[in-house]
Amino acid sequence: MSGGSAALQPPADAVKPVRHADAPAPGELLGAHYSQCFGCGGEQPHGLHLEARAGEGVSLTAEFTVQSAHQGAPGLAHGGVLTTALDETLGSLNWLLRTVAVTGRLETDFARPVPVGTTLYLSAEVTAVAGRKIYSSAVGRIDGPDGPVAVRADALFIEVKVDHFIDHGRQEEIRAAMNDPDQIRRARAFEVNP
Ligand SMILES: CCCCCCCCCCCC(=O)SCCNC(=O)CCNC(=O)[C@H](O)C(C)(C)COP(=O)(O)OP(=O)(O)OC[C@H]1O[C@@H](n2cnc3c(N)ncnc32)[C@H](O)[C@@H]1OP(=O)(O)O
Repeated sequence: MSGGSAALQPPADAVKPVRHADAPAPGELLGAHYSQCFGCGGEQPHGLHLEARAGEGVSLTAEFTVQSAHQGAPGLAHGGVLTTALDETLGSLNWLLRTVAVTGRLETDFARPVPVGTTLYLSAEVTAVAGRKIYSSAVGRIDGPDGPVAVRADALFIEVKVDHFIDHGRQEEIRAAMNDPDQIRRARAFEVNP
C-alpha cells in the first residue's frame, strides 16, 4: 500500500476501526448494496458485478473480471474502471462498520496494465477512523489472489447522514429504493445503520 498524500494521512487522534457486532462473518458474501450500482449491482449489464466477501477485522476481499465493455486501450481495462473497482471495494468496507459514508478522496496507483478477461483480486482494509473520517487502503492483484499488484489505492471516506442521498439523488430512484419491501435491501441501498 502506498500510504497516499498528506490529505490521506490519519491525524494523531485517529483510532483503530471497530468491526460492527452484526457485520457479516468472515468469508460471507456481502452481496450488492443496490441492484443499479455500477460497481456491484446485478441489473447493470455493463457494470462491474464486483463481488465482495467479508474478511477478518475491518477488511474484505473482492473480485471483478474485466469485460470488453470496460476497455480503454484495445484489449486493456480503462483506468477509470479499475478505479471504480477500487472505490466500490473500499466503499463496501463501510458495511462492516455499519456506517453511511461517501468517498471524499481516492488516490490510485496503476502498476500494471490489466487485459480484458483478467480477474482482478482485490483486498481492502480500514486503517483508521477520526470522527467522520474513515481512512482505508486497497490493492488489486492479477494472476491470482497472491499475484503481482496491478493497482492500489488509498482513500478517505466521510460519514454522512442518509439524508445526503435523499437530498441529492434523483427522486425517481430514491422513491423506488425507499419503496423496496425487502428491509435489508432498502437499508443497504443507503448503507443505513440499522
Ligand atoms: C447509494 C449510495 C450508497 C453508499 C455507498 C456504498 C457503496 C460504495 C460506492 C462507492 C462510493 C462512492 O462512489 S460515493 C460517491 C462519490 N462521492 C461523492 O459523491 C461525495 C461528494 N462530496 C460530498 O458530498 C461532500 O464533499 C462530503 C459529504 C464528502 C463532505 O462534505 P461535508 O459533509 O460538508 O463535510 P466537510 O466538513 O466538508 O468535511 C468533513 C471532514 O472531511 C474532510 N474532507 C472532506 N472532503 C475531503 C477531501 N476530498 N480530501 C480530504 N479531506 C476531506 C474535511 O476537511 C473535514 O475534515 P475536518 O475539518 O473534520 O478535519
